[in-house]
Amino acid sequence: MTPETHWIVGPGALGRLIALRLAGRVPVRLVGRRRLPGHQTLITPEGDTLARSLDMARVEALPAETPAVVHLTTKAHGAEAAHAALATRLPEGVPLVLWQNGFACQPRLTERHHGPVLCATTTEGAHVQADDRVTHAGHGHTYLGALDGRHRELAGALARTLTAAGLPAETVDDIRVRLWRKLAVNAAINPLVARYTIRNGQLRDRPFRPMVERLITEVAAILSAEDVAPPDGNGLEGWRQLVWQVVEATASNRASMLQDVLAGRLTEHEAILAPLLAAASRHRLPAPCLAGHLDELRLRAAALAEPPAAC
Ligand SMILES: NC(=O)C1=CN([C@@H]2O[C@H](COP(=O)(O)OP(=O)(O)OC[C@H]3O[C@@H](n4cnc5c(N)ncnc54)[C@H](OP(=O)(O)O)[C@@H]3O)[C@@H](O)[C@H]2O)C=CC1
Ligand SMILES: CC(C)(CO)C(=O)C(=O)O
Repeated sequence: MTPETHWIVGPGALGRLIALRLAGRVPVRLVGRRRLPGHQTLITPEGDTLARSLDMARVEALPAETPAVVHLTTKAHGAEAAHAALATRLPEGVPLVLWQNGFACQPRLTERHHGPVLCATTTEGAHVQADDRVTHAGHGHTYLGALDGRHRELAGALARTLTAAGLPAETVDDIRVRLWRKLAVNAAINPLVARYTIRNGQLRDRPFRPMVERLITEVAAILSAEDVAPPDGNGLEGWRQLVWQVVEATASNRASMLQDVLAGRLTEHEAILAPLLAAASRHRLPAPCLAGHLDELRLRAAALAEPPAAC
């Protein structure tokens, strides 16, 4: 039993990337809801192979060990259930790091968790190849901070650990703004590419370009009412600049929501679109395009949840 162990709960693409990068520098335990091979391999963006044996555990059979920190790396829609399954087993005060996209579980778990909560937003890219193999598709950068502005020392120590492990990270005082900015970009890109089964770069062309512009207009008005500014420029123009920069930089990507649709998985629409629509409703702002996408993705999610018809 070691007090420094990082538990990584949610052994998918991002979870295994973090686990494999951290392993060897700090003790790591990968926690999932099903059994995975302990011997795991990471293919790096440079094409190298990093193989490690990891300590594993299942959520329902956790070891008698107090982790130094718990990284929650499930999809956004799985985060609260995963946290609930762990919470009674964790002593008070264990730090929690939320790696989810969107802005849904972060405020709720910050309130609910009995210990410090940090949020992370990252541009690292990873995808699962097999139960024992994950690809680190592209290097990125991670921002860490607490929604309530506390726990700076903890965030600093964690950022140093991640950076030393090859995942460059820094602490920020405005993680809420950073999460909303990523959400804004995801809201303008992901529902469209998922609906039309296109790569990000195709959004630059007709008929998609005006659709993106309409989404950016809705998002910009909502975020201005929420006092969330784009990183450069002002208001609508700043948001347009940000979204089109990301489209350009990720032109050949299949966005995460499209990958989820193609794989028949639930998308993160509730974490990305629902917070925007809740804010639109608070500020009495129209958001018909965002609402249309959310309705459509909810219908798809409901169909996925239905048991297959008996034949
Ligand atoms: N992948 C990436 O490059 C990036 C991802 N993100 C964000 O990180 C989050 C995770 O994404 P990603 O890794 O791609 O997703 P994955 O679907 O690859 O991984 C999610 C993992 O969580 C596990 N899980 C689900 N519920 C539980 C539970 N109750 N207890 C334990 N484990 C559970 C799943 O296990 P099972 O196999 O049993 O379903 C799966 O292994 C998302 O919010 C995503 O938006 C952000 C930036 C980059
Ligand atoms: C920025 C974008 C849209 C890049 O593909 C992304 O974060 C995603 O795929 O979810």
